Amino acid sequence: MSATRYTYLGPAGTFTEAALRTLPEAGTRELVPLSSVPAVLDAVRAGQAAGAFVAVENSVEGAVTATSDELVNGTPLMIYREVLLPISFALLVRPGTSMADIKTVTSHPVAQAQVRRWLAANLPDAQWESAASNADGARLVQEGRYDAAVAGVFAAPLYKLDVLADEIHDAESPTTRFILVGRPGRVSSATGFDKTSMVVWLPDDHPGALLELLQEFAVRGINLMRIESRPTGEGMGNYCFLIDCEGHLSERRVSEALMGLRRICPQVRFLGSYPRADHGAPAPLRPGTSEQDFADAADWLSRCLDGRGEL
Ligand SMILES: O=C(O)C(=O)C[C@]1(C(=O)O)C=C[C@@H](O)C=C1
Repeated sequence: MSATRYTYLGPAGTFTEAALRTLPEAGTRELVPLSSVPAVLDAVRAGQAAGAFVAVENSVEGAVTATSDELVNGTPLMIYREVLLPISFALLVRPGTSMADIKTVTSHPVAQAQVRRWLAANLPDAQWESAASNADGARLVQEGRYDAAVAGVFAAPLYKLDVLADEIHDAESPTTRFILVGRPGRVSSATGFDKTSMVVWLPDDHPGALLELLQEFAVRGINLMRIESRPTGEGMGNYCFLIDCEGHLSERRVSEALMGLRRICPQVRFLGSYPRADHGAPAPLRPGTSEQDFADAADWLSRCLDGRGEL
């Protein structure tokens, strides 16, 4: 395994790459572009890379479901870091193309959702086609497969394209959240401003099942930051929940909430505690959080993981 290799959704010029390059260690890593989210994560599962960097949610379109499904299924992975990147889309074309020439537009589906109104107003007759990523769309325009790509301006010089229109996104300031994922290992140290992620499978279908699950957080005063349901694939109406809450595993209230969930849920997958990206300076640790708490929680977690990465 290469301890210095990070994989990401490529090719060169994706927003994922732009976000990855904001990590302090990016300059000393071998950054390897791959063609899909499963491929990016499988490289880590197979030990071919130390980290995989993928988009997880967008402020306009919501969850990047390819990533959600990878976190829920398959060999467990752990999140070590997150990055928030403001997204700005441009319309890229081969030199000489005008708006009137554009019959086909391509982009990643998450990008299309963020420029839908602009496309309807400015290119109402153009047909949209899905690309594996926005940079891949730019590459396909360079090859002549499509007339225009929706991508970041930084992709234009890489694929010898011109920027025909800039800042074409519909919402004021779309943002995408990215995560650095690795194989389960030592939990990132607490900074005092952290987030904990997990997947929980709902207890038996009965009135109040979801409420019981949420109470494990509420009674301990833990703020939830995100809850997303995904079908388990095992019959209609069967869902699991991807949950992000405030706090770090080393805080007793967080580790107790996880233990509480483990008591009532058939399956709990711990996805990591890591520093929140929506904040500059780390706040002091919450009162009552000590090195001993951290050691206790880490010890409990490693016993529960039991080599399987599941609680
Ligand atoms: O295609 C890209 O440029 C990507 O990095 C992928 C991705 C995504 O998967 O959400 C990243 C950010 C944008 O919001 C749109 C697409």
